[in-house]
Amino acid sequence: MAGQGADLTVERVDGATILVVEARYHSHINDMLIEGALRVIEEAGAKAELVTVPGALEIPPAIARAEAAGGFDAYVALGCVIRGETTHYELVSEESCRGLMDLGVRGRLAIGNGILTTENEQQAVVRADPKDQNKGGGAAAAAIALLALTRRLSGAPK
Ligand SMILES: Nc1c(NC[C@H](O)[C@H](O)[C@H](O)CO)[nH]c(=O)[nH]c1=O
Ligand SMILES: CC(=O)[C@@H](O)COP(=O)(O)O
Repeated sequence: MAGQGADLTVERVDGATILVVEARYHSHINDMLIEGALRVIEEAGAKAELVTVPGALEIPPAIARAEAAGGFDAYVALGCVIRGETTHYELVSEESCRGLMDLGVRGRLAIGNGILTTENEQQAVVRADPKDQNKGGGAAAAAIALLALTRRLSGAPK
């Protein structure tokens, strides 16, 4: 179904630097997720940096390491997990999500989760396409919303 998804109206977060961590596992899907995310980050007045990891399981550890190395204002996780024949799908989708939630709640990082978990490639394309569900843009908008909230709560000028 087209037109579903997050509201992509974002507050401006001028001067922010946002790390986009993308897993190359399904590279053509990820190219679309990246396109959508970078556009939203630019529209919010922020700068993006991009790093690539092999698969969705490496995204939370990569964010943890980036934070330990000095940190970014917010993070966007982009990847795609497509169901195969074994239980691997459940492990990769649940553990990558759990890792991000851990970093977001316990680590208090502003993270947008754009890791697709789908039954097949067709579902992934519809969700990744910036002209369709644009989940990459949605994940960037979520990270920016959390960053804007952080700034507001800490009394920082907008
Ligand atoms: N099957 C998918 C994976 N699997 C790879 C893991 O994420 C990981 O890279 C590997 O287990 C080595 O630690 N990753 C995806 O992003 N998407 C998949 O569909
Ligand atoms: C994440 C996956 O499900 C996948 O690519 C692995 O497929 P399989 O379960 O057939 O090994």
